[in-house]
Amino acid sequence: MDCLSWETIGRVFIGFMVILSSSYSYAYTDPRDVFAVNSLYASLGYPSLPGWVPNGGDPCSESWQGIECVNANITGLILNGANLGGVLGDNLGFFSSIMIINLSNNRIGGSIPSSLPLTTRNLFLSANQFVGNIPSSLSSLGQLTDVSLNNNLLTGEIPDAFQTLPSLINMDLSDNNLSGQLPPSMGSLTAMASLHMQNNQLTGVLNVLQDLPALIDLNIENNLFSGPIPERLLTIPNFKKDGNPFNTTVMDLPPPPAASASDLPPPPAPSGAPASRKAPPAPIVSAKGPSSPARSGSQEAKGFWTTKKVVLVGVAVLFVTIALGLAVFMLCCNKKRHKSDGISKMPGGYYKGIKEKPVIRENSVEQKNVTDTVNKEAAEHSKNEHRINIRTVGMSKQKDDVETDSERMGMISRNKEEHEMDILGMEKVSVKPNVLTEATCVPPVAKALNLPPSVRSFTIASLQQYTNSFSQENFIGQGMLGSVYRAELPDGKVLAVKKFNSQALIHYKDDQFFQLVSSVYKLRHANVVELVGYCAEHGQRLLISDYCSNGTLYDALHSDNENNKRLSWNARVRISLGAARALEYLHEVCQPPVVHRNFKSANILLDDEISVHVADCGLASLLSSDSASQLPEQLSAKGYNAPEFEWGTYTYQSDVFSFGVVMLELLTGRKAYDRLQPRGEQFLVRWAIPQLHDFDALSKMVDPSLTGAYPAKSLSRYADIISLCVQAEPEFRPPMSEIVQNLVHLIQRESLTKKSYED
Ligand SMILES: Nc1ncnc2c1ncn2[C@@H]1O[C@H](COP(=O)(O)OP(=O)(O)OP(=O)(O)O)[C@@H](O)[C@H]1O
Repeated sequence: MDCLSWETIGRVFIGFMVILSSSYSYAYTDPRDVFAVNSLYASLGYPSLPGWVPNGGDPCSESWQGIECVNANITGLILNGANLGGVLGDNLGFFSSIMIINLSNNRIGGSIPSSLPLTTRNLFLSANQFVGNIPSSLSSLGQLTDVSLNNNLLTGEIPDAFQTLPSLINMDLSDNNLSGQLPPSMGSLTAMASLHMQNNQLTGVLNVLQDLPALIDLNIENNLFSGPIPERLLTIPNFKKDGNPFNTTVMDLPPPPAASASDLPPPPAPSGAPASRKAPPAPIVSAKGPSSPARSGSQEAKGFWTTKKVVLVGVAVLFVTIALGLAVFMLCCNKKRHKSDGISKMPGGYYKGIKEKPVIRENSVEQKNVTDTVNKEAAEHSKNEHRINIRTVGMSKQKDDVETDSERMGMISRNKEEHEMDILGMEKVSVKPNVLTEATCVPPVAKALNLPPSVRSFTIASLQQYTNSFSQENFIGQGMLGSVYRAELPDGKVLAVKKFNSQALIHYKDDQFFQLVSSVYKLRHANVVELVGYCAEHGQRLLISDYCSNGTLYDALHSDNENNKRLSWNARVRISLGAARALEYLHEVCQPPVVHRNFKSANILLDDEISVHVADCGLASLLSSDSASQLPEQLSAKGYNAPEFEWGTYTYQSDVFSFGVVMLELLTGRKAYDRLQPRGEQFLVRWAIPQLHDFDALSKMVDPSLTGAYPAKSLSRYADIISLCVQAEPEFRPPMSEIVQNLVHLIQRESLTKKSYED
């Protein structure tokens, strides 16, 4: 038995003795927790914390500052920004039930202990003075969803500890001195949505990240990663990669038409400079060598200048691209005005060649990232602390310095692009709107960002005309992100225009907005609302979609008009199937998969034939807690959220839960949350679940407006599907493809053709 084991046994023994002795004190708080918190207090050097005592005590009944309890167990330790020093000590592992540890923004030093509580879900240790390695014992925290270790002094390699962390959604390791390659087990982080590793010394390639299905926010800036960049990573909506010596790109621009590297003077090479899009041919190119970007020969000096040339050529390519794009755009607009067919052809190979995104500019402002989003409506005791913690990301001086450099680079191109947008915007205002219905003339910035050629760019002027100046008569509804208007084009086509409110996209720069447009535009399915185009002009952002003439399922079920009566049992089952197919497409067909995050009856639109079109697909990243707060109930997702949402977790299975709630709405005709109902019945799912398996109770739950016109077997099978979807444990909920199959079988098996159940 090695000495580590003896040490462990010793600690367990001491803990056991302490637990035994404290069990005689009749304290309410679990003795293991008292022991752990006493030990921590000693390790931190007995700082002044209201309520805390050095020995014993009863943290749960005495309300120690920063201690959260459920009954007799400590579930949270929230002491961020409390000016704590000292170290964490070795007894954190004695906490029996703790879920949230938030000690960010302190001065705690020493190493991160290897003994961490196995029940931890949120571990926030950012902005401290931790040294040494990230402990590999992280692997034992099987319930971990969020971890932030950024802004510390951590060194060594990231441990290969992620195989056993399937629930990990957000991880921030930025602003440390981590080195080495990414460990293979990172490839198992299937729930990972946001990963920040910027400002470290990490090396190697990014291949382990390429198959993470949920990843929508990746920052690896200012490391030593080398190329090629896996193609899949380039589709991540928020991918920041500047300041790495990527020596190869997967997708290249056509060779620059002018200016060879040797003709140009060596440019300054700021740290964090944007990654070059294509290196000019070098005499000897190492295809794989991670630390030899475009290096020729063995002469260091020559390699140095060559690197500078690569950067310079990259910048030159960017400007040439913008200039060419501008020229093409002008040509395009000119043709549009003068040719009767109104459609001008883009020079064939030019845009086709641009597959890689151009330089993504640094955004030093904290983004509306998924971490904010997934923590929406998190348990009240952790909500604010969590957000505060996330807002500390990247606040170190060092990072600011780096960003200032790259920002300077970025601002040059940004100002130029904005200027162009302004000019183009002014010019486009004068274009007659009916031309826009026939032709697409995408601004160069959007084009360079690889927007599909068929996506339409609308001007504010044209949209004003189509919506009668966004008049009240054309106003359809208000959502969390903005207002929706009906727009009628000169050819009679009707579209829906979503005008984002100023806060919804406040952190989105143009390129990020275009990236969003591009990813939403690619969602094409019979049951998904199709994006037609966008407008990004004069600081306004709008999305233009197909119009669904029959309102929302929410209105059909819950408004007082006649629609409710129109929804027969058959129609309800068909609507369920259409909505299920939409989610099946998003979850299981789209690559990368798309989580809806806001699935509810108000986002299920119906057309003339009562076919389903699910709205707001691909907009999950915009749903911040800020924009979602203080909304009337019918606008928020209250009543639809899965239990895990309380802990800041949101996955595909959470969409499945929300889908089950919508099915319940269809079955009962009740709202997902209705404060006018008696207590105990306000949350539909809580009220309904216990009754789903009792046929008598089930029959009483059915929407009275159906007046009994439903087949009993169909009802009971429908209830069985609901039961599967609304299970508390996310992993027990079936995938959407299984639900689709179940609904198809239900329709096939039951005599749905019976006249009495038809609409
Ligand atoms: N494509 C569309 N066709 C017809 N009506 C639409 C369309 N898109 C939205 N609407 C209407 O506009 C309203 C507002 O839509 P919006 O998506 O902004 O908010 P919401 O779905 O009600 O709430 P949330 O912001 O939570 O998604 C909807 O309730 C719906 O009535």
